[in-house]
Amino acid sequence: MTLASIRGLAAHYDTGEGRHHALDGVGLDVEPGQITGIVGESGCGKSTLASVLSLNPKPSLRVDAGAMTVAGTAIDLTAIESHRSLRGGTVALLPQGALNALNPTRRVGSVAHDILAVGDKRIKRAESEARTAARLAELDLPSRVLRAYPHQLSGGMRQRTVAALATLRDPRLLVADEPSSALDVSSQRLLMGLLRRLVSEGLVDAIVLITHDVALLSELADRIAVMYAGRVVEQAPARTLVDRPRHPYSRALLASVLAPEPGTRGRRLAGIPGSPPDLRLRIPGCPFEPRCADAVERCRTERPPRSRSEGAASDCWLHAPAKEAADVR
Ligand SMILES: Nc1ncnc2c1ncn2[C@@H]1O[C@H](COP(=O)(O)OP(=O)(O)OP(=O)(O)O)[C@@H](O)[C@H]1O
Repeated sequence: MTLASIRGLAAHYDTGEGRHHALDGVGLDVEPGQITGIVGESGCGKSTLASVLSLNPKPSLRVDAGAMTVAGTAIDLTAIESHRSLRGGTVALLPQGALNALNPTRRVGSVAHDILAVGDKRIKRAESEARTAARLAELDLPSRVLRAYPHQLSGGMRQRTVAALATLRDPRLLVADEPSSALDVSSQRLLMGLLRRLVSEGLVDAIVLITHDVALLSELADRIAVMYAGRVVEQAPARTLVDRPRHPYSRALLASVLAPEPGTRGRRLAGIPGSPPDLRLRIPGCPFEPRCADAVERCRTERPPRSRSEGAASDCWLHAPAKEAADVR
C-alpha cells in the first residue's frame, strides 16, 4: 500500500511583494521500501513540499487545495499543526545542516531522551540511552557520542547523529531536505549509504530525498519526481527517468548542469535560455513553455494533462493521449 500520497496540492506564501504560489497542483506517491527523490531548480518548491510532507510547514504557508494521506491517516491540510503528534513517530524530517539541527549547549544523549519521551513519557534514562546507543551503533557511531556536545563531533559524525536522532522513534516516512549539501564528498557518501541502509534494513519504511543533484539521485533513488515552478512535471522509476526522460524540462535538466546560484544554497539551470517563471503570476498552461523548444500554442493556454507509460507519468501536451492532443499534432 502507498505510504504517502498527495493530490492537487496548491499552497502559497503572502509577502510584501505579493502572493507566491509555491505549490501549484502537486501530485506525488511515496511507496514503501523505496527512496523517492525530488529534484529541481532553486525556488521550484522542493522545500515547501518537503515541509508539508513532514507535517512541518512554515507558519506563513497557506494551503489552498489538495488532499494528503500519510500511513493511512488523512491529513487536514488546513490545520497541519493538528497532526503534530505524528511528527517523529510517523513522519520525521532530516533537515539540512547538521550543525544547526543540534543544540550546541546540550549533550546528544539528553536530546535523545527528550525525543523518546515524546512517545513514552515514563521512559527511564537508562532505557533511552540504550536505545539511542543501539541506533548510533547502527550508524557506525560509538556510544561515547551520547555524552558529546555537537562541537566535539566531526561534520560527518554530526550528520549521522542528526540522522540517528531523526529516526530514533522509527518513523515510517523520513523526509530528507538536502541533507548532504553542506558535507564534504566522503561524508556525503557515508550519509547516502546510511539513507539506503535505513530503508533496506527496515528502520524506516520509505524516504523522500530532496536534492538538486540528479547524478546522486540516479544512483540512490528508486523513483524520481522532477519539479518545476511549483509542479511535479514528471515522475518515473529512476533508471527510466535517467535513460528516457519524457518531459522537455527533465530532458533539459539531465542534459545540463545545475549551476550554483550566487548568495544562496540553490541551483539554477545553466545551458538553456531563460529562467523559471515568477511564481506570483498564475500560469494557465505549462510553466516551461517559454523555455521549451517543442512548445505549441496550447502549451501556453491550457494545463497539460498527465499521461502515463511504463510506470512513468509526465505532464506535457506532446505526450498527451491522441484524443486530448488532437489539435496539437
Ligand atoms: N517563508 C517564505 N515566505 C515567502 N515566500 C517563500 C517562503 N519560503 C519560500 N518562499 C517562496 O516559495 C517558492 C518556493 O520556495 P522553496 O524554498 O520551496 O523552493 P526550493 O525548490 O526548495 O528552493 P531551494 O532549492 O533554493 O531551497 C520560492 O518562490 C520562494 O521564494
